[in-house]
Amino acid sequence: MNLSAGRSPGDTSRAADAAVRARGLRVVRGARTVLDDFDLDVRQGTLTGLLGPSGSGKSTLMRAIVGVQRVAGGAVDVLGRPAGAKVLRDRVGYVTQEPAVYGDLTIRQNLRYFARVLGAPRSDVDRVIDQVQLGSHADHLVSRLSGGQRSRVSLATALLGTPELIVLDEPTVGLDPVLRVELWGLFHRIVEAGATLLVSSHVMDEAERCERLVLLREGSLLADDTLPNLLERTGTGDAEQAFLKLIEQADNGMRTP
Ligand SMILES: Nc1ncnc2c1ncn2[C@@H]1O[C@H](COP(=O)(O)OP(=O)(O)OP(=O)(O)O)[C@@H](O)[C@H]1O
Repeated sequence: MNLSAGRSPGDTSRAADAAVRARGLRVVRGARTVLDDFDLDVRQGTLTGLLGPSGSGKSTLMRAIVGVQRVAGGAVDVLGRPAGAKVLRDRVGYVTQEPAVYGDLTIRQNLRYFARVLGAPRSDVDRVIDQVQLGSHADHLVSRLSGGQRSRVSLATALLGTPELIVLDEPTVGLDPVLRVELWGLFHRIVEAGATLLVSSHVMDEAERCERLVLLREGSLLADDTLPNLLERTGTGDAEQAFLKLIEQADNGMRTP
């Protein structure tokens, strides 16, 4: 896997200041080009929402950022290093859409196991359990937990080792509104503690919880801005309307000779 193909020697922008920096990224999955000539910058210390409809390429982009996606061209740097570099292993946390914890182990057993795999200190286990507010359930089997609690266990695994960048793929999908609000509160606390968080969602009303929004549509970057700026630019009142307006503007732009 070569994530650094196509890097221009004359490219002197400050990669080290960015949590994520993609240039000319191209990803082909099956017969489909999912991302093509895609650029992205995510500043360190921000809570960035990656929003877009189902199939727009959010998971693919996240996979490229954490270094598990074969790329056909371009470069992705994470914390100043090529995505997937060995030195990033304990500096980047990633939670996929599918729950990645064992149902037949307790929360504490799961986290001890993942701490060992990741080489994180054993003392991290209690810290991350407290961080996701599951202390009173630490010795419960994961299979007996609610969906929201299970999501928090997955999130806890990504917090082991105190990663600087945490990438969460649709962490709130299927959760009720109360749990969603709770999780977003937790995300903000993680960022306040110094991490950079990239969170994907296809629920537009989650946009207002993000400091910065990256809007994707069919593998293209539609916008990378704050919600207030997007509302002002599009003359709309909410993220969904702004997104629709941006699509309209992009389509009109494409039709203009
Ligand atoms: N393993 C695969 N093989 C071939 N094509 C794939 C594969 N995984 C995803 N795709 C295609 O890549 C495109 C982008 O998928 P991706 O999962 O990145 O989108 P997404 O925005 O994360 O969607 P969702 O919100 O539904 O998770 C889709 O057209 C999808 O069909």
